[in-house]
Amino acid sequence: MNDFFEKMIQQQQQSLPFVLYCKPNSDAIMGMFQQNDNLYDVVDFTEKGFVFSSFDGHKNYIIPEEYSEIKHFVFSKKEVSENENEFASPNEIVKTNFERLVAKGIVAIKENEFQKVVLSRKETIDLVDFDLVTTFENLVQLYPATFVYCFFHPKIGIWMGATPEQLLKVEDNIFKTMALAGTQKNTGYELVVWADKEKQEQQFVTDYIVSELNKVSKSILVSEPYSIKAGSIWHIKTDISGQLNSAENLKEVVGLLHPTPAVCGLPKLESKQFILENENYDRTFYTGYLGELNSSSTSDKASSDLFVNLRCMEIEMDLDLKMTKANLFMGCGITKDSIPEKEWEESINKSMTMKRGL
Ligand SMILES: C=C(O[C@H]1C=CC=C(C(=O)O)[C@@H]1O)C(=O)O
Repeated sequence: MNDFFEKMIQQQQQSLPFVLYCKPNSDAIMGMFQQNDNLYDVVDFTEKGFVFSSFDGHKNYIIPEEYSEIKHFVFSKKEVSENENEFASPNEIVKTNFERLVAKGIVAIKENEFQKVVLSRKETIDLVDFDLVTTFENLVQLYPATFVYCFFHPKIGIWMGATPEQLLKVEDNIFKTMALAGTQKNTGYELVVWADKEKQEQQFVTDYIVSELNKVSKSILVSEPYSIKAGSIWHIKTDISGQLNSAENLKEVVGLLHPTPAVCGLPKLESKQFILENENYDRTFYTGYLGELNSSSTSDKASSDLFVNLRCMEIEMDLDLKMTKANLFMGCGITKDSIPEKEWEESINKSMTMKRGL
């Protein structure tokens, strides 16, 4: 094993926080190794480091640059064998419960409580011969177009994932973001046809992001929606970029965007309330955001590069510190035209992103 991964294991054995990450289409893995075990809060978004924030917005932590050793490692592409372990399928009760939740969401939409809501579930699987480094490397190799990460803090736990969704990238006052929603399974054809339900689900996200960013931007450019592959599923994506009125209002800009209707719903407050009252579990960091905040580790200029925490899992340790379980998180955008059983299938397809890497 190389020094870089040795350092990661050492850090975890000493209960010291770290994060490893690889940006989309990059061949470099960045590592930040915190030198103490403090849990630092993000207060005003002028901090520098790697943020890890929860869906509900109450937990905003950072691995600060100033207390971390920063290393990077350039890797080469290699074939990885996808996991062939059959994980036990979720039972009928889990399926029925999720479909009931979706049906309840559809009723609320039809009663005009909101227009869209993203409903999710957590699936716990047993891990056999789990190895953190191998799983991280698998995710990096399998999903080169995503943001792949492995985060550890002794006061939070271990999280890892491969997310296709950028929340916000800002350098000076130039920003880039995306509206990503709508899902279908990859069947091997490059010509992807979208139904109105998915087009509308994604258009809600574009419209919301553009209207929020209009409040703080001088100019905004919006691409046509197009299909994009993330692992074995397709999404609809719109690129959104422009110039902010001022570069200093990062806290405000993130606050306007998070959580977008790609992970929460529309309107934001009503759909969020429905999620908190009905999902029956705490999302914690799933559908939160993570990434570089005012970082100067990859260029001379400080820039922020934040992603939405999707296609992710939390690794649980037993009393002997053996990693024995993984909690996988999957959500689906619900509109008036959703069909509960199809949303269930979609959640199964999304869970494969993590299962393949294990
Ligand atoms: C909420 C998730 O995905 C979002 C991003 C892309 C497509 C989505 C969808 O089709 O529902 C979701 O909005 C998830 O993967 O857990």
